[in-house]
Amino acid sequence: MITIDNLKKTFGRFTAVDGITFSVGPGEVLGFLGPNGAGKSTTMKMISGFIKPTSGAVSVCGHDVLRDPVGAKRMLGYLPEGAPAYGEMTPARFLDFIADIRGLKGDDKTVRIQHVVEQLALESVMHQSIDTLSKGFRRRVGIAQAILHDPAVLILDEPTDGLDPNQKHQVRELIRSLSKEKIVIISTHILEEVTAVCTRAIVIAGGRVLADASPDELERRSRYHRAVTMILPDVVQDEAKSCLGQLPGVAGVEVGIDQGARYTLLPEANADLFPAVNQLLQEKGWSVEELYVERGRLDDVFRMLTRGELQREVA
Ligand SMILES: Nc1ncnc2c1ncn2[C@@H]1O[C@H](COP(=O)(O)OP(=O)(O)OP(=O)(O)O)[C@@H](O)[C@H]1O
Repeated sequence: MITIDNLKKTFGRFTAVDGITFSVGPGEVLGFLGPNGAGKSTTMKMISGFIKPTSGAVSVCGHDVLRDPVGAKRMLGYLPEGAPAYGEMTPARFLDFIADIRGLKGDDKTVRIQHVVEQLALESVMHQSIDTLSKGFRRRVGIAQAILHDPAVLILDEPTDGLDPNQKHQVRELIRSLSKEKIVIISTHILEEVTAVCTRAIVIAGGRVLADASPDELERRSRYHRAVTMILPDVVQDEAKSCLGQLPGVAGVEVGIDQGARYTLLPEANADLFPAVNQLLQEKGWSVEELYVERGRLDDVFRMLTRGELQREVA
């Protein structure tokens, strides 16, 4: 369990983290979301013992980060933003060095290094200096060092930053597989990553928690939750807009350009628009290219939360 209690960090007069409180348990993948400068990296640095909080407390699996820093660090693996490493070293030398620091020895050390090299597909670059590696490989070396000692807690600051789509997919799979018995905290700007790997999301801005919920719950707060979207290729736009807008329960119609026109019907609270839309489409005999009910849009919720348009959940 990680427990964070009223954590604050100021730099001079500037408050980067302003009283954050939450706890995370095994099996949870917590996604930190927030605009640039929200305080995500600063919070992660305090959890991992990289910088000291101005006030507040962090406990990692029962070890207080300030009073028992070695005990806390033993429990966690940390991938800092940008994954700094010793650039002149090769991944082989770097992982050997990290294994020594982590106290791995003998067969155990050899097996763990081999395991992470396979997991992160690093074989082809093991003897090339880290400075000369592509951004994606440097990131993967950073992830490898974070998981080398098989820690109970993983703190990964933007783990998929700089990776190509295949590598992003692989790293998300890896996080999902690791997360079964571990606590994982990741920060990300990529909203699809939250739905892909996180069981829970904390939205922060200005150093404060604005929302703490599962990705599903956040999507439900979007005005697009249960919206009905369709593409009508051959219908006169004014007619479609007018007919769709008059259906019961429709709060608004958004029109976008697609292969024809894409119409999104926003529902009034709790309205189920689908049956009425279906009936209208049949009566009119309009051809339909796509038709679906939306789950909600995380980007919409993120914008509304960070602009203060949705009520904050945490005071
Ligand atoms: N050492 C420091 N000295 C002064 N200000 C700092 C320091 N570290 C961070 N900050 C400031 O604290 C704020 C929060 O920074 P932080 O890196 O935690 O944000 P972030 O949410 O991780 O942003 P990003 O998404 O851009 O990485 C920013 O305004 C940043 O400039």
